[in-house]
Amino acid sequence: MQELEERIQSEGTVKEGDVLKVDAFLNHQCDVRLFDRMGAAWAEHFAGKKIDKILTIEASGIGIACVAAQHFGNVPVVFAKKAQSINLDGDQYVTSVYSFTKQKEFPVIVSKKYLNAGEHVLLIDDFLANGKALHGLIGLCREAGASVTGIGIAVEKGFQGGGDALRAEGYDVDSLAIVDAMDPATGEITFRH
Ligand SMILES: O=P(O)(O)OC[C@H]1O[C@H](OP(=O)(O)OP(=O)(O)O)[C@H](O)[C@@H]1O
Ligand SMILES: O=c1[nH]c(=O)c2nc[nH]c2[nH]1
Repeated sequence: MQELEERIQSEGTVKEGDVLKVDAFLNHQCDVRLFDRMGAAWAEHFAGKKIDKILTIEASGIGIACVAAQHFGNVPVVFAKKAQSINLDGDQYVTSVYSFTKQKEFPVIVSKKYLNAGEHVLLIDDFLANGKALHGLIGLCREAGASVTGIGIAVEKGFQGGGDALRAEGYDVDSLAIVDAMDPATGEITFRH
């Protein structure tokens, strides 16, 4: 998606530790009109596919998934929670995911009420790096007996391999921008086309 690549080039910064900082528009301050056009791009890619529900993960996927849902007939958006809460009751699907930016393991929890056998699920997230978050969500879907129709990602860091591993497993991963290389010394960012 050319617009997303341009925003990354103009407003993104490259940090040590393979971190791309795009919090001016994607995952701290949110450009809702950009999110809307990202949703339209995923809707075009997944056109004709049955999608009952969108599943994402706290925190940064939530806003993007909610805006994107408007392009998928306003299907419900469920987000996996990364902490137990007194507001989480009943049976839960639980796994554990290592958070890339927080550098620690979190429980990842979805109430059994909101993920059901036979549902066709679209996974959406802001970033795909090593694939830990997505493998967690895929595991929850598998446990529930739901099927993963596809995966929509805003920014994939291709050089970290998580996206290509998922494609090799047969998942339809639609990343709107794939960064193939980035250099913290020069700030140079190279996209895959
Ligand atoms: O492919 P991976 O290696 O799993 O990296 C991608 C994940 O990392 C970020 O989550 P993180 O917990 O770092 O931050 P967040 O709470 O802002 O979503 C991002 O939102 C993805 O969920
Ligand atoms: O803001 C972010 N920048 C990143 O490089 C990244 N990788 C995973 N999750 C991420 N979030």
